[in-house]
Amino acid sequence: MADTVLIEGLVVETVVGVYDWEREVTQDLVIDLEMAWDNRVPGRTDDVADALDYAAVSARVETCLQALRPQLLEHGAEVLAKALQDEFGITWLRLAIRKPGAVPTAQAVGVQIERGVR
Ligand SMILES: Nc1nc2c(c(=O)[nH]1)N=C([C@H](O)[C@@H](O)CO)CN2
Repeated sequence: MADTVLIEGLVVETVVGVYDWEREVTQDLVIDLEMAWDNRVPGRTDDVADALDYAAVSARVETCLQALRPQLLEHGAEVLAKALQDEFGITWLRLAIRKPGAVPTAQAVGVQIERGVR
């Protein structure tokens, strides 16, 4: 199954980072998600109950990262991927978390993981 549902450029403001000063402020993270889903069913029924609801997933991404307040992007990615797979029944996903401004000479830095079987 090659179908996916996409979320690109989702901005989440949270406490994140390894340095002391970073625990005192919020910073923006930018999330990209590609999630396997059989879109033939909602394509036929036109019913959001059959779809992977990108609005619901986006809301969960925000609550997860705001509650977690990770030090490392790697930890944020791992915990978020597991929560989304468990709660939405997503068999495979590719998740990127970027931290714009963390390295001033780079547009963004970040991590990308893939979890599950397509
Ligand atoms: N691989 C990683 N390297 C670094 C991270 C990270 O989350 N993963 N974080 C930092 C600091 O928090 C940095 O972003 C502050 O500017 C450094 N390296």
